[in-house]
This record gives sequence, structure tokens and C-alpha cells, in this order.
Amino acid sequence: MRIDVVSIFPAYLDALDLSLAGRAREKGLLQIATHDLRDFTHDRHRTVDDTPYGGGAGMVMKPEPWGEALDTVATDDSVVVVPTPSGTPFRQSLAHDLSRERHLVFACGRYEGIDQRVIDHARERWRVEEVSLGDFVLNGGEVAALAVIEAVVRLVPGFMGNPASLAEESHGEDGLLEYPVYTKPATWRGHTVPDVLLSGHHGAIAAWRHEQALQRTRERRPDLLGDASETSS
Ligand SMILES: N#Cc1c(N)n[nH]c1-c1ccc2c(Cl)cn(Cc3cccnc3)c2c1
Repeated sequence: MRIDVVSIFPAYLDALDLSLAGRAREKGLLQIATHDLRDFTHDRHRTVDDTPYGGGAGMVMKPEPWGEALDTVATDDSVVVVPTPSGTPFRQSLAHDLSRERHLVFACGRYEGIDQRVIDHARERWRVEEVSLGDFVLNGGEVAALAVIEAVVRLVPGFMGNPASLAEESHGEDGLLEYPVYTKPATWRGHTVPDVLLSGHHGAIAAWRHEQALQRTRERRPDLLGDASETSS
């Protein structure tokens, strides 16, 4: 998989050199490149924004630099991912879908957003996914891109050292939240580990973990239970 990210703050994406994405690069499973949108401007001030038509607060990102950036970076089989407050809430199902693509291009905007004609024109040439991280306010698309990239890259076949660990994840196949996890020492500041986890009884451990996941989901995310009702014990 190849990922290209266009932003006026490309250094924001340096975090991708760490951890999983860095290892994927070493394994040759992933190529990631970042691009400074200002490199696609031609004026002395490298201008990327202007006042909004129709008035209103803030500035809007100009279409010309984005047009040249996407012309340069995207190819016929690219999927253009555009983080936006008005996007579809990003879910694990889209992460799985995107992990099967050959080339993702992230268009990370700032200010009040990117001129709508950029997205409309992109839809004429590529698959475009407009995504939001959720119902809270960010200042731009870079944080959303980091989150989406991490969620996607870890699903790329051959990427995770232990694919089995992908099976038991929150918002995973069973639709439940993750159960609580513990490690040594057995007692820490007066807090002990549930006895069942020290019992070596795998059936009892699995049952306890499922019950804990169900209880957490009931308490914190009852909206998920519609998907998991058939798994309730
Ligand atoms: N907020 C949020 C949000 C989220 N929850 N996920 N992604 C975003 C996001 C993505 C892209 C941009 C671009 Cl471009 C500009 N802003 C700042 C902004 C915030 C509110 C209203 N207008 C503009 C972005 C926010």
C-alpha cells in the first residue's frame, strides 16, 4: 500500500515514522510520503487561503493549490480521503475497506475548510471518502488523518506480527467493547488480579472476558448491542 498526505503542516505526520507504520515501511508493506500544499502555490507568499464567498468568519482553502497537488499525487486507482467536520463518522468497517486499497491520498485541510469545488472535481476522477473522527471540534484534518492511517495500516495483510490479536478488538467482529486486561504483578498497590485469570481454566477465562465485555458495552455503548445481541450469554 502507498499513502500520500497533503497538508500545510506535513511535519504533523512525522509521528507515522514511529511504531507500526515505521515497521511496515521497513517490511516493505507500506510507502508513506507527505507533501506541503504550499509547494503547489506560485505566488511569493505561497498563499493557500482566501476570504469566503458569501461572507462569514475565517478563511477558505483556495482550489488551485489543491487541484495541482491532487493532479501530482493521485493516480487512477487512488482513493482520496478527505477529513472534514461534515464527513461520515469514521468506523472500523471503512478501515477494513480502505486497508484493501493500493493507494490512499489524504487531503488535510485547515481554516474553515477546502473549497467545495476541489471535492466535487475529485469525485469526477477518483473515489472520494469524506470522513469525520466524530462529534467534536478539531482545527484541521491532520489528527484525523493520523487516526485513520493507523486504523487502516494495522489491517493491511502481513502488517501485524500476530493477526490473531486483530480478532479480539473493541468494535471488532463481535461488536462488543474490549474486556479489561491485566499483567504482572498479581497485586499492585492493594489491587489484585481477578482470580479467574490466574486459574488457568481457559473456558472460565473466556466466559469471564465475554461477560466483562458485555457488561462494559451495556454501560458505555448500549448503541452497539443491537449488533451483538446474538452473542449475549
Ligand atoms: N471538527 C472537526 C473534525 C472532526 N471531528 N474530524 N475531522 C475534523 C476536521 C477535518 C478537517 C478540517 C478542516 Cl479542512 C478544517 N477543520 C476545522 C474546522 C472545524 C469545525 C468547523 N469547520 C472547520 C477541520 C476539522
